[in-house]
Amino acid sequence: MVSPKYHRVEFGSTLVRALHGPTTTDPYEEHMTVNTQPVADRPDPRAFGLPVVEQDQIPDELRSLVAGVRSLVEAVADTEADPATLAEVDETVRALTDRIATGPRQVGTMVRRTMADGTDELGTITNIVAGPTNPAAPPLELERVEGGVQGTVTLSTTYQGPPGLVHGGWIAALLDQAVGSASGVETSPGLTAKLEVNYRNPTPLFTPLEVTGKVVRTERRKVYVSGWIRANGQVTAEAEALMIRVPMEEG
Ligand SMILES: CCCCCCCC(=O)SCCNC(=O)CCNC(=O)[C@H](O)C(C)(C)COP(=O)(O)OP(=O)(O)OC[C@H]1O[C@@H](n2cnc3c(N)ncnc32)[C@H](O)[C@@H]1OP(=O)(O)O
Repeated sequence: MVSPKYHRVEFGSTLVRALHGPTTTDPYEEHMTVNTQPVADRPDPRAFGLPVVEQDQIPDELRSLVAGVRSLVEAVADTEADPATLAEVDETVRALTDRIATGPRQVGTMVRRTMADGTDELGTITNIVAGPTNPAAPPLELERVEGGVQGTVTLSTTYQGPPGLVHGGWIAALLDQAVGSASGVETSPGLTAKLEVNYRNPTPLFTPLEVTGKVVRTERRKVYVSGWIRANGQVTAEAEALMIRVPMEEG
């Protein structure tokens, strides 16, 4: 049986081990361009104590509730209702919270999502950008395109920074997700070591944003990835990222 050894990855080691199982090919080959590694070749995170939820195991009722709560958050952020109504709604929301609070899921619970082209991707189920059970996630759903991933998302005022514009930190978050996902599906999963964002033009709210990440080149464990966001056909932000695939050796 393969007994993976991991070196110098102490942060979130259990999660990291689950995400980056032993490889059946050499992922560190010099001068390689892209080394696609099917998720099926990676160990099941369950072997490391992390639950994996298949995307179709998420009840429709939970998906609907997540969307409803997202709408509630938007309504709360923008409400100008009178104090009596606010107090009434507050009480109702607290009662509902008590009713559904079954305790936090295990930290690191993963969800396996299948992209339109059949590519499987593992991510945390509450990922702040893409997590399907996280009402605070837009969510950004990425699909495989040549060399990486792409998706479209529209953000409301709860992502506002300057008037009418997306907060710069959230722009970086969208790009981080795109470059991380691109690196993961094109090579093997890793962590962001460096993310440089250029804010070229204002990124508008209430406008479909096309978010793209594409692998440029790889060098041993280093994966250089470009990302960009387009609104109305215009690039609003660009990123250059360095992803580091988690080191691993079989022993
Ligand atoms: C579907 C899921 C999508 C998820 C998308 C979201 C992605 C994220 O948000 S990840 C979270 C944010 N990032 C983090 O928390 C990472 C924190 N940093 C770390 O854990 C470590 O620094 C880590 C893992 C990146 C690298 O550490 P380690 O594995 O020890 O790498 P190390 O052996 O030092 O370096 C490997 C190579 O990378 C280079 N390198 C490492 N860090 C950097 C850096 N910041 N800048 C430039 N080069 C670097 C090294 O020089 C070395 O290069 P070479 O192979 O040429 O010698």
